[in-house]
Amino acid sequence: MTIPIKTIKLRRLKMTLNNPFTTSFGTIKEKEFFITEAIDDSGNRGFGESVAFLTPWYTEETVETNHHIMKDVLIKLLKENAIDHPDDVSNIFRPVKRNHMAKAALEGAIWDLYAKRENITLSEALGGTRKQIDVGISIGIQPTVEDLLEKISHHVNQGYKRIKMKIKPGWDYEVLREIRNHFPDIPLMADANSAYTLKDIEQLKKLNELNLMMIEQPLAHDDIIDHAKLQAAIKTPICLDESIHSLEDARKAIELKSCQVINVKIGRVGGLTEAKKIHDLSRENNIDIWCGGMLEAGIGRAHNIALATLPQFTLPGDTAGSSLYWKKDIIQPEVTVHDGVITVPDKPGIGFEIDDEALDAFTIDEEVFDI
Ligand SMILES: O=C(O)CCC(=O)c1ccccc1C(=O)O
Ligand SMILES: [Mg+2]
Repeated sequence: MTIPIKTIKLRRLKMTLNNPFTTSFGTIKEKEFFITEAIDDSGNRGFGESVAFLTPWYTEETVETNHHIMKDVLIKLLKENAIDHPDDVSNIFRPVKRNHMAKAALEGAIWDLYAKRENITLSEALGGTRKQIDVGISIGIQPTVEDLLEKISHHVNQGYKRIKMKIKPGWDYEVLREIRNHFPDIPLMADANSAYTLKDIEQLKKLNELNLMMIEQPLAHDDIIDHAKLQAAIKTPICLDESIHSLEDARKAIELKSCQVINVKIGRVGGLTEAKKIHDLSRENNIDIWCGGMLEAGIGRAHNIALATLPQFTLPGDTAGSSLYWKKDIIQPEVTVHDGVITVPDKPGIGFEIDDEALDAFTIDEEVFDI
């Protein structure tokens, strides 16, 4: 049966992070993003969240390109095509090249609406099985090693299941070795956000002795060839983030042995349907996967939780508790983590209520489209 979508709403929100987040590519203090809403003829509301940043540092997409592509391209396709199941959306969007975060933001609202209409959780709609998910935390580059040590010990005490720290040339081996000396047994990994090239191979080999769970995206954002060469030369498992935009990218990276682990981000791969396909391929090939994060507000966080209930999400993801990012989140209750575990909500759809008052307070622009 066709999902009778009547209206799509785009709200542009502006929220300030509790702490600026620094990676090898720059610092993020403030987030602007879109909350998408798909409303059916009975008034059921499905929600999605766009994850691009204001500058194209992580991938080429930005808040502005997300807006343009949703408003001028994708919403028109939703008007012209009937949707029986949320898996149809990625096919309807297929003629549009890339712009994965824009596609995922709209597809996500339709997945939530679908699950609510079926009276099932988004996790169930996706084929998820876990009732609880393990999570870790991603810590940005800090002003000093002491600051980093303090942060890590705080989060280890909170029970987070894995510590990821950002690295770049000049903030890598020595800092990681110091962390390892203080915390000999914690599950520890490093994310370089493409800060290295094969010329740095000797420096990257030094990490072998630190018993890291993995190194995330050491080389170029668009590379899988050099990553295969690097993986053959180092012991630390490579996890790809920026390089994987689709099922096809994942297939090629697995075939070339460019990585042993994949960080799956719904926005980067163009939505939940594509994320599920990467999950299934990873399962067939025994590739460990985990759900990445984009400093999301509550709606994006809720989508990540639902995805991470699928069985091949064998490693703790980056979906930390709301209060680490925001003074006030836009969902009720906010996402909380106890001993490194999130209990998956059992209400229909994303399973969290929308805090409409908070949503309004953070909204800086709103547009409504008839479908
Ligand atoms: O806490 C999170 O949401 C993930 C933080 C993170 O590592 C990250 C944040 C912004 C951009 C890219 C990345 C990344 O995973 O590379
Ligand atoms: Mg990353």
